[in-house]
Amino acid sequence: MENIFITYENALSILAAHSEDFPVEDRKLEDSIGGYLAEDLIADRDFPPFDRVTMDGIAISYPAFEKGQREFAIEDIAPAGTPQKSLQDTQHCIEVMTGAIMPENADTVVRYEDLEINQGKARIVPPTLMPKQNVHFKGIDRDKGSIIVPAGVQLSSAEINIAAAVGKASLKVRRMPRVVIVSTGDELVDVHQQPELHQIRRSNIYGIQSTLKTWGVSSDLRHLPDDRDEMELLVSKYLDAYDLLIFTGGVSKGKFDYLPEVLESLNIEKHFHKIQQRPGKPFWFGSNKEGKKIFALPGNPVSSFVCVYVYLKFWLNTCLGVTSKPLYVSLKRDVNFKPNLVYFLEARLESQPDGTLVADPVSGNGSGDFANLVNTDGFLVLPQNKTEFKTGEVYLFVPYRCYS
Ligand SMILES: Nc1nc2c(c(=O)[nH]1)N[C@H]1C(S)=C(S)[C@@H](COP(=O)(O)OP(=O)(O)OC[C@H]3O[C@@H](n4cnc5c(N)ncnc54)[C@H](O)[C@@H]3O)O[C@H]1N2
Ligand code: MOO
Ligand SMILES: [Mg+2]
Repeated sequence: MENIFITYENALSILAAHSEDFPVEDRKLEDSIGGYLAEDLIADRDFPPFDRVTMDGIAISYPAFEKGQREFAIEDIAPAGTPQKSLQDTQHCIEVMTGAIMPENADTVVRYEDLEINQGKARIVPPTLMPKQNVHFKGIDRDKGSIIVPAGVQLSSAEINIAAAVGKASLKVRRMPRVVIVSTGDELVDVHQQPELHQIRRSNIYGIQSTLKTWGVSSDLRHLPDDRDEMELLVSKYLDAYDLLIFTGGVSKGKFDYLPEVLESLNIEKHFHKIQQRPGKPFWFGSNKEGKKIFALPGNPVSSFVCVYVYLKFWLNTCLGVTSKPLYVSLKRDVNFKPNLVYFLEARLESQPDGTLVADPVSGNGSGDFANLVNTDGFLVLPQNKTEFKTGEVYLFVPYRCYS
């Protein structure tokens, strides 16, 4: 049957059913930030690999201090980067530098600030010391052989540090799909052009491209006119060159909204068209036998924005085996929404003194009002089959901005 509107939950399960494993490739460590790890990062040594001195000063044997000794003859010096020294006489000390291996027979480090050094002897000033102070003990953070970063994680600088520490000059990461983002519509001109009164600049695709970039996905930009034959010709070329095709516009009821029929004429199977939601209702999703995926998003800027954050992100996460951490917030004011649709409501986050995060709805002027996105931090997901949403009730929030 044509034009069955499916639910939000159904749309997600259809997308999950059409997820795929992205191939694995090697990437230089320096170029890996933002990539999705396809191997475990395993500690090749203990973390830290030896008892590491954490303050510049002297290393002593604590029992000597405990028995009342305060003055220690300096036997030797242990700079960082030299093999382990050994304290020959436990009544003596060795000068040690931060990053050096703790000398054998010593267990406690006293910093220079707590010493008076004269003629080869170090006098400890404070009356008490913590036994084993200022030592970062071998293996205390992680054991050799343990998984420090599991496969599937998106690499941030924290994971890059670990990779370098365990000697990975290159990393196995997921190769993201080759993506093209295509605007459609004869009213659109490019960013550098001066639009006539009846024209607008094709802004959507830049917003989508930049969003994907933050998710580690690069993409090319293209444009289709509202001409059925031309569309068919160009889309068939995109199908050869790309794995994931994202379109904006041309999927609704207009006389020139050719995209769904063009896609189907190119043997792309429609998995759904239209979701019981606002905005973003006319979203069309399909794939072909070669596994190419097509996200044909509604042209209204807020609609395409919502569909990218809600559905495209979900599909990518499913392909990558990533479970996103849901963010729940409470509603700052009452909202009424009569249509029996999921309502993605733009909202601004506010942190309350009691520690809760509240979302203040800023509805704007519908799905064409993308200026409103500038004043908001994300979307509330207000469920279907409910019309009154009360202050203090808690709902899922899809952020498109880091809240700070
Ligand atoms: N008779 C009906 N008309 C419409 C319906 C409907 O159910 N029945 N649905 C409305 C809804 S909801 C949406 S959303 C839009 C979606 O329409 P299309 O996907 O066909 O998109 P277009 O008609 O091509 O464009 C819509 C709107 O967005 C502007 N646009 C398009 N691309 C861009 C771009 N790259 N950058 C900026 N702005 C863009 C375009 O100029 C239009 O103003 O259909 C409703 N109509
Ligand atoms: O789905 Mo449309 O996005 O409501 O304007
Ligand atoms: Mg249209």
